[in-house]
Amino acid sequence: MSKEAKKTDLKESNIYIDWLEKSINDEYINYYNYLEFKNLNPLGSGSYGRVFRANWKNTDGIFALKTFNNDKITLKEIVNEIKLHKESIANENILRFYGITKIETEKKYSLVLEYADSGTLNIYLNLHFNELDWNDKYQLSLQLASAVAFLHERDIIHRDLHADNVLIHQKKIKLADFGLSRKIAKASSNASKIFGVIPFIDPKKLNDQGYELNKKSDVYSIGVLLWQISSGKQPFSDHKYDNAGNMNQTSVLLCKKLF
Ligand SMILES: Nc1ncnc2c1ncn2[C@@H]1O[C@H](COP(=O)(O)OP(=O)(O)OP(=O)(O)O)[C@@H](O)[C@H]1O
Repeated sequence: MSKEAKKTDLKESNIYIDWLEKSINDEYINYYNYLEFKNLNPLGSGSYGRVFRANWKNTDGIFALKTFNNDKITLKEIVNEIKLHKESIANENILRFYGITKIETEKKYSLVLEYADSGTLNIYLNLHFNELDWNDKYQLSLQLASAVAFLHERDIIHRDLHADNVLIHQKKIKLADFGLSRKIAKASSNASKIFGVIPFIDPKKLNDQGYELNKKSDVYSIGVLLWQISSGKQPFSDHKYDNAGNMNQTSVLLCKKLF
């Protein structure tokens, strides 16, 4: 990256940081003092950064802290996501956004989010599929469909529905990461993660890069998720698209097209 491009990037990042700081000062976003979080335990990591489970002060209250990098693309999506969270009224099947915290010494922010005790839908189905009866599967499906319907009624398109963006808490669906654009996936360095998302993407997008993902694309992704919930299997698991070691030519072309 040229010196000039770096300068522009920094300038744009600062605009988003200023927005975050102003929103905290204006109390549009709740601010949590980082030093008040105790017992931090890593839960996983994604393209944003790392996710930790933490207690608030010395209480039983548990939150998920999602750290994020201060680069322009991530900050833009974070600001977008916060605005969407603030716009849409709380829904019990959408992961709650509580506010923001900052590690002062590193000038690094984290989202303070609802903690989902069973992790992602992928993990949950891997561990508990055999315990689920048809009513449990129906409830999960209904909750997932109503969470997305709730977003669509507010003209919010998720665009990134897959089994790692759906979390489970107390056997209930908690939809996460809504409003993220493809740019976040673009930023991901984890090839197997990107491949794992392909089965959930509207096939029209796979055939036409210029195709804009829309509400129907979300409905397609829900269809695949419902198939996964009812069967307990990974969608299209007999296709070699998600294993970097076994990529076939079609997969490589597909990914080049998409990302
Ligand atoms: N609110 C939460 N409660 C419990 N666990 C969580 C929560 N958020 C994330 N996790 C865990 O942390 C992992 C990483 O989450 P993160 O959202 O950063 O990445 P991702 O969605 O898997 O990937 P990407 O951001 O690249 O789409 C998840 O796979 C999940 O296991």
